[in-house]
Amino acid sequence: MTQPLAPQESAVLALIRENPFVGQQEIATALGLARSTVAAHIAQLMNKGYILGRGYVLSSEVRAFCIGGAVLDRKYHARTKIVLETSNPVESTRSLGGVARNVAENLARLGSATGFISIVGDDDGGQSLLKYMREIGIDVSQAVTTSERPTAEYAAILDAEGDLVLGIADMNIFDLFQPDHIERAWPHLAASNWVFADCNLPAEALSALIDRCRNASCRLAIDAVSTHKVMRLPKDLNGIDLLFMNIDEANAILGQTSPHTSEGAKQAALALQKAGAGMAVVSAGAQGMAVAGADTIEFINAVRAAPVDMTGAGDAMIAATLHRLLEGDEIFDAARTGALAATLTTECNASVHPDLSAELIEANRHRLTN
Ligand SMILES: Nc1ncnc2c1ncn2[C@@H]1O[C@H](COP(=O)(O)OP(=O)(O)O)[C@@H](O)[C@H]1O
Ligand SMILES: O=c1[nH]cc([C@@H]2O[C@H](COP(=O)(O)O)[C@@H](O)[C@H]2O)c(=O)[nH]1
Repeated sequence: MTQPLAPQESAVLALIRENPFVGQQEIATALGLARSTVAAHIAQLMNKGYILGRGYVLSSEVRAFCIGGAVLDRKYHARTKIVLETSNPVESTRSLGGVARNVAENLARLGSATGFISIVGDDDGGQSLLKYMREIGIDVSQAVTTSERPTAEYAAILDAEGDLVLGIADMNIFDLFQPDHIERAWPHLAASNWVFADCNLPAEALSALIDRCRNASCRLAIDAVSTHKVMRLPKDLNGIDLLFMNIDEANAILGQTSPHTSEGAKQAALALQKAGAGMAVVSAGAQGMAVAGADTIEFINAVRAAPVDMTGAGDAMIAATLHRLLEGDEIFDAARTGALAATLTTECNASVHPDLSAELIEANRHRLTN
């Protein structure tokens, strides 16, 4: 959804690029325009994401801005078959999570310049989460801290194969994320190439973001997060350039019962496009995912894995897909790399592979079969 520049806007932008400190009157004189006209063009350039704020500071280097969940994850890994309604021995681990946070960390590890916006509590967990993100080079300058609620928590009970048996989420803090927060961060979001949001955001914030991105040069990708949270998306999916969800989430929002097969995933992806999404990726666990591009649809097989923990596989798939799109791949090749990143993530205990890098992907590329 690129918003092209009018010729006068391009001329104003060229002068600002030459000299970021150029004044409005100087631009007006150079181009033979009224100062008020220049002011209007500058406002448009800000809206479209070409320049940031007052002082005409040019866009930062951030190419992907992730916005949504920042969560403290706890995982309880059962070593034997889980028996309900009694005590089960587990091994527990703590890590950082949240779909948007996981995607941001994966993007940064792959080498994309990344920004991250969320809301965290004014507590140790929230502070150390932001510190960690900062230390791996992510721009967290727009993140919000509140003393009203604690940082979000997610607990996952995994069976002996690493599959999720039960997840519980205290994410009430995200209700505080309002369209105002989007407005405040908007120049930063608009200046990036891709904005990625997850449905941890409240419905009003998601709608505000979708409306804003519809008329901006950045592209918008969204992940559903869960069958419950996907219902926060508007009925009209226009304005979403790339939508990620699994078959259950697609069935929930579409009111359909597509089967858990490659054909079911394809049906669902096409239906999401019919509802307005530009492109749609519908994943089907160990089978792979249907990728509906602008003109064609493909089913991309999952990459065979020796999984130990499935947490974060979908988030790695999204991040690697976006990373490759930023590098210029078309959607199908990008999604193939996404499938490989997902597999690598299932093979480690962490929600984000601690050694993920573009080199690790290349070293494993031979594992791709389609
Ligand atoms: N057991 C598995 N083996 C290999 N790849 C997997 C496996 N499970 C998931 N994946 C990969 O992760 C992607 C997302 O997984 P999925 O379980 O559908 O998403 P979510 O976790 O969002 O429900 C899949 O399309 C696939 O590429
Ligand atoms: O309502 C939510 N549940 C779970 C998550 C996050 O999703 C990640 C795991 O995702 P999955 O199991 O789908 O790969 C975890 O890091 C968890 O914090 C989230 O953001 N929102």
